[in-house]
Parts: sequence; structure tokens; C-alpha cells
Amino acid sequence: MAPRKLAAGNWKMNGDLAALAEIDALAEAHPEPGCEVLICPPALLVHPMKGRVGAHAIAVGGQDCHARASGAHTGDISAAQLKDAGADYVILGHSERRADHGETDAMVAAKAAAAHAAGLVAVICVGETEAQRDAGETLAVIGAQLAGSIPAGATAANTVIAYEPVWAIGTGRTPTNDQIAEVHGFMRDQLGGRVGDSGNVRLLYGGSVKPGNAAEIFAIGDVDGALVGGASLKAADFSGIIAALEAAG
Ligand SMILES: O=C(CO)COP(=O)(O)O
Repeated sequence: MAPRKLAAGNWKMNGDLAALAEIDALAEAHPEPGCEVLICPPALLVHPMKGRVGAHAIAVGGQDCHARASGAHTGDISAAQLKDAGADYVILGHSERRADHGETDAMVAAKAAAAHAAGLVAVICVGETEAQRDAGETLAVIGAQLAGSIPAGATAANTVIAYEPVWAIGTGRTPTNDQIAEVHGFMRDQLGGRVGDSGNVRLLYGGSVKPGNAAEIFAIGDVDGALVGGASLKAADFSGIIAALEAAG
């Protein structure tokens, strides 16, 4: 059976063909990773990255897809096209997409349904802003995002949930362990009855995860891995996070 825990890298709008050398370094550092390893580069790099990965156990994913299978949608990419290019995953509903492109929960759910139809695992992102946390609305916000963003037919096999507090992304700030544990426990409860095999859905934490704080975060109950931005760009950094997840068992 494949390892259940997941170390996922989100390169965002970073990287070029030369950056694919990081894949070689990662594969060398983790010839047989004890957790699942995923990198989501910009769409243009999905196919060359998949080629670079070769037979190594590193999965490749997209960072967004359109809700439709094909058609007159200039500049967009379908889930089937990502799959065709070698992707096995797609990140959906990242807070940067929600902010920059006005993506709503309903749009994220439609994209996730398209991803499932194309055979991709959807990594659905949720998370509160700092103002929402300060107002005591965190669980209400996360509950509403989960209710609206997860499509019918979601299961532990085709869906991963990433909790990414907006205020922790790229800031070097992270929630306390208790705050992460509270949200992850809440999410596990919310998935019950709504997502198939909900106890096995991978729940990732994302937001300023680094080699130096990864072990502490992975020791928190119901944290099944991480969605990593900046620290996924260099193999040396991402490797430290993968090692921490492997050690967490
Ligand atoms: O948004 C993130 C991953 O999707 C987190 O980004 P950072 O790890 O750079 O904070």
C-alpha cells in the first residue's frame, strides 16, 4: 500500500526549466521516500517535470484547472490536459486563486468535480484570514468553505484537504500547535458523512512550513502532511520537511 502521509510542494509562479535540477537532487536524497512526495509546478513545467522524475516516487500536480472538460476558455487548462501532461494531483481553491481570481466555494467544487472526472486527486485548500481569526470566526469560515468546496463523490482516495491560514502564508508566522490541532480535528469531524472513508482523508497543514518547524507540526494529531510554498523550491529545504514527515511515521 502506498504511504499515506503527503509532503506536497506548491511552486506557485516560480521556477523554470533550469529549476528541474531540483528534482534530481530530491530523488537522490529520497530514493525510496517513506511518505508520498508531490510537487505542483507552474502548468508549463508539469510535463517536463514528469519526464525528469522518471521512475522515481515523486508525483506531479497542477495548481488549478478549469471546471469544464474543454471548449472556448482562452488561457485556461482542463483537468484532462493536466492528466495528459503527467499530473496526478491538482491544487484547487488556494487562497491566492480565491483572492486573485475571485474563486468562490462553488467554483472550487465544480473544478474538483472536473478533477475527479479526469482521474486527478484534488487538493482542496481552505483557511481563514487574520481578521476572521481575530473575530473568532475561524471554525465557521472553515466549515463553510468545506461545505461549499467539496463536490459529491469526494473520497479519501480522490481528495486531500489543506488547511492554510491566509495570514501564515509566506509570512514566517504559524498558528500555535493547539490552533492547528483544533482546526484539523474540526475538519475531520466535518468530513464525516460527507466524504467517503473520511477518517483516511489526508489533512495537510500549509503556511510557513520549514525544515525547522516541520517535526513539531507533524506531531500534531490529524496532521497528515504539509502543503509547502517557499520551502519546496529548493531540494535542500524540501528534503528536510520530507525527512521530518518520514520520521513522524
Ligand atoms: O501557500 C502555501 C502553499 O500552498 C504556503 O506557502 P509558504 O510555505 O511559502 O508559506
